[in-house]
Amino acid sequence: MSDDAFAAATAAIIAAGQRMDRFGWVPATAGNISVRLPDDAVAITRSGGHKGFLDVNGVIRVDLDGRPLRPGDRPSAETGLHCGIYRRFPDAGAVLHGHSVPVTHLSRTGGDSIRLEGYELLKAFPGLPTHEAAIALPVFDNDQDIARLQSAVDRRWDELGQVPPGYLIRGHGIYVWGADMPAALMRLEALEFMLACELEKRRAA
Ligand SMILES: CSCCC(=O)C(=O)COP(=O)(O)O
Ligand SMILES: [Zn+2]
Repeated sequence: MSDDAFAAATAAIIAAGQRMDRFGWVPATAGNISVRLPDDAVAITRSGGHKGFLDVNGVIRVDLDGRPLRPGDRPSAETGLHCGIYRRFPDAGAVLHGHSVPVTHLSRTGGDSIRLEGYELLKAFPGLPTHEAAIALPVFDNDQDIARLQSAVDRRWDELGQVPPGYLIRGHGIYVWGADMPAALMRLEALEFMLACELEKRRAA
């Protein structure tokens, strides 16, 4: 496996963690970040560290089933959700998970999806040429059993005709992915902006 690809992925993950931290999306040790590597491998954050202060030792390699390539390494506790995205979406090159205030609050207000409509920023997503479009972000009940949670996510993808740009886990956080790290960050920023607006709207109502 190419060390260059792993080094580039590690640099992208460290920079993404710093950016997410600047926005307050990875408090304490929350969040995790990954990049797809050649040969069915994934570079992912180690479990338990602060994602705003990552260094090269904070990123390790796993296979597409989430098994560490180096025995003894402890990848993110949510590695199974990252691998689920890479297995389901061959175009996914990077995955981001954060715990922002809007995501955490809105995901707790009930319902199995959050509708976003009328936002100019919807045009940030492929296939949405106008602000008149709408998306429904799925919300899954939180589960400490990550394999069971991933099964619930897979079941929803099987039911849905069109896959949304991300999903929420109730009282927990958000998952987004993109073709590469810039694309994943752009999706996350667009969703976080619109969810922050939704939170303001509900506060004002
Ligand atoms: C203190 S956050 C609880 C775990 C979590 O939800 C998370 O995103 C971070 O877990 P990791 O194992 O990836 O550090
Ligand atoms: Zn989490």
